[in-house]
Amino acid sequence: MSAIEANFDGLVGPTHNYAGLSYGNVASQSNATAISNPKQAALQGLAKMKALADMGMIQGVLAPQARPDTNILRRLGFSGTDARVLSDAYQRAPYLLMAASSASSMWTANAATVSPSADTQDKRVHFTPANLTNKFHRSIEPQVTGNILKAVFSADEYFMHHDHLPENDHFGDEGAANHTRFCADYHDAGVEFFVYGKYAFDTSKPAPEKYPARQTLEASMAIARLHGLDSNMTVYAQQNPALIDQGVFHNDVIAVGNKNVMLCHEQAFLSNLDVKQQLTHLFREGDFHFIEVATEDVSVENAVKSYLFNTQIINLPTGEMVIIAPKECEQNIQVNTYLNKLVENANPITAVHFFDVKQSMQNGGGPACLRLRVVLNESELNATNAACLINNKSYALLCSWVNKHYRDQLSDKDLADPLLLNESQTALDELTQLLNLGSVYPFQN
Ligand SMILES: NCCC[C@H](NC(=O)CCC(=O)O)C(=O)O
Repeated sequence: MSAIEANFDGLVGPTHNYAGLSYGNVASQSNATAISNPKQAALQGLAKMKALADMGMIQGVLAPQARPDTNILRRLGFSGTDARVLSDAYQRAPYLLMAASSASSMWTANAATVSPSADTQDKRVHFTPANLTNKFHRSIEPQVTGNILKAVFSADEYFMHHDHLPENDHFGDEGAANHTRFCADYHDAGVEFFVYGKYAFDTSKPAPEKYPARQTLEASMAIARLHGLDSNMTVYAQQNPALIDQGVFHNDVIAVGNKNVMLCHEQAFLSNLDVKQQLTHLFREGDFHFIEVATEDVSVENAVKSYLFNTQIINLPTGEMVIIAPKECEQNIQVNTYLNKLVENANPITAVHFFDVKQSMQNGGGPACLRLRVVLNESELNATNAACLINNKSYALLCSWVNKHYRDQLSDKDLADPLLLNESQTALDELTQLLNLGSVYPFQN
């Protein structure tokens, strides 16, 4: 049965803001005091989704989390009415209110790790929500992420949902941002490639010194076990710890893959050579393209600034392989020069399309962060919640929903406004109807 790769993008939530919450993520830290525009952010995301749907791709949308999360603030000792909880938190621990208000679930590359049915023992598509333990504001996502994924992929016959891994740094898991699947064709059994930042149980191994490694080898291995992957078709690689210390907080900031193509920086892994050998070995002779970008062509700093590797490499229905890149890549002279050369060279990539996702970029999330890849065969696609797929109609509905409910400006003090909480809950309640999700948020119970 043929299969396609669908992209499920995160819809930016109504509280999108810049709070500098992600230590080790350069953009997040440098925009900590900027004023955000949630409406523009959501519309930018939707425009990218629509453009991919118009290219003939299967494009889905995942609902955001409900924020501010007053339940987590209550667990941390704030009490009284919701309005009181918000104002007390703002007065006494503004950093907690900011964490409880983040719209970070927009980056669905961190929502889960997904293994297609062609790779798993029981021939179902497996999902494990990422526990995101390394950042407090993200560690409060996995439960609702699981609810949403179950509401989109509900048929037990085709889909298997696991609980997120134990909530501990030893099993720090950031989902698909550190996971890539290579294959000849999407319906073929593929090679699942897991990238980790450190060993949790063996501290004698190399690890970053300045910034945290957000993914452990032990977490990646647990997911491979849960998903029933073939160990001969599973490859683990350590990220270059020196690059984590330069702001490469996930593998998808320094490497991107699709089908038989890996595009990565020459410093991406602890041993690029080892990764190249392992991957090429699993493909027919000459069939794998391991494209390394030299430091003299693109510095690590420019890669992090432009998000060259946080691009999506996709296969259009015509068979053409193209890159979806943020506008920042076009504006960066070194990177734009490299991309022009890349599409001329002998490799499967033929074109680059640039998109404006600046609202997300300013928090360190590029096109690839915004999407979760789900390979689906025809039966699995038919069993997927159709209301969550983007077409002319759903796009128009979602745009008017955003225009109706979202603010066009948000700063930290606005997060304490009880009206924002009401607006957000009203909007999300309506969204669950538009997307046919049922009740997925705690406030709906
Ligand atoms: N895959 C991209 C993830 C970006 C995300 N940024 C943030 O959460 C920044 C939020 C803030 O600083 O307001 C992160 O670092 O996990």
